[in-house]
Amino acid sequence: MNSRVVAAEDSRLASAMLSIENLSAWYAESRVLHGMSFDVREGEVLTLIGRNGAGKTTTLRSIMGVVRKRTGSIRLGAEELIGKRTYEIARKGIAYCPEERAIFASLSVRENLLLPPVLRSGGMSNEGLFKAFPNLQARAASQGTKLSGGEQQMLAIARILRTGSRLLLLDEPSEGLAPVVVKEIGELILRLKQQGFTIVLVEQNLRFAKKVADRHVVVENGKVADVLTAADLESGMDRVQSYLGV
Ligand SMILES: Nc1ncnc2c1ncn2[C@@H]1O[C@H](COP(=O)(O)OP(=O)(O)OP(=O)(O)O)[C@@H](O)[C@H]1O
Repeated sequence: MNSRVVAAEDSRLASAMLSIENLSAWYAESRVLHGMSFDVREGEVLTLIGRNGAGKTTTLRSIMGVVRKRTGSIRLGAEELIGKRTYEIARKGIAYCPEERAIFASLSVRENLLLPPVLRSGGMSNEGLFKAFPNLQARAASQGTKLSGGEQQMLAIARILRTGSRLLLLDEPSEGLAPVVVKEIGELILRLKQQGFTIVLVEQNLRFAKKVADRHVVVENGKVADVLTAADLESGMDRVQSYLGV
């Protein structure tokens, strides 16, 4: 390798917060990821886009150790996460917000917020959270199920900010929400980025993805088919839409 290539590779690794190499994952005997490789840079918003069933959710679940049967490498900084359990991975500062949002129906907004343990220093205080999410403060005593879809999504994101995690994995935060609420979620994601969070999000809504993300990883049949910067996406919508079959 010439020195320029080595330098480029070094700088790629230096800036990578999370490095995924040759990741494969299985549900029982069914192999769903087939050697995924990509990295996530500190402070960026990165989307995983692709058709239904491509393996986007499984990628987040594999990073988090929710899918246990996985091979390859997932490194957070220098530390290997393959083989670690979900609670160990959470303690390293990665938080996961699943697509179904997992709001506890019988608990109030305040109780839902207090549920996850504080795992590291630097998480938002309860007061800080209510300040950042005034809508949730207004609904603090409401039951989880009485919230609108948008409020539930806000609550699901707010809840993980208490933990002190700096890397947030968000599964389709815009799904099923009205355009005005999708806009609010987008603004929230950009605020979190400004605050220094690193965010990986699964997203089907390309318009939304385009507004919030620095880079896009296209997932196809459990592999990375392409990686596009925000500028590539701007100029190459046709290319991306052909991946998505839209
Ligand atoms: N718990 C499970 N057990 C077995 N197979 C699963 C399970 N969850 C997902 N799969 C399969 O794994 C493949 C990848 O699913 P995954 O949810 O990761 O896709 P996705 O890209 O997130 O798509 P979608 O947007 O439709 O959720 C699909 O073929 C799906 O049917």
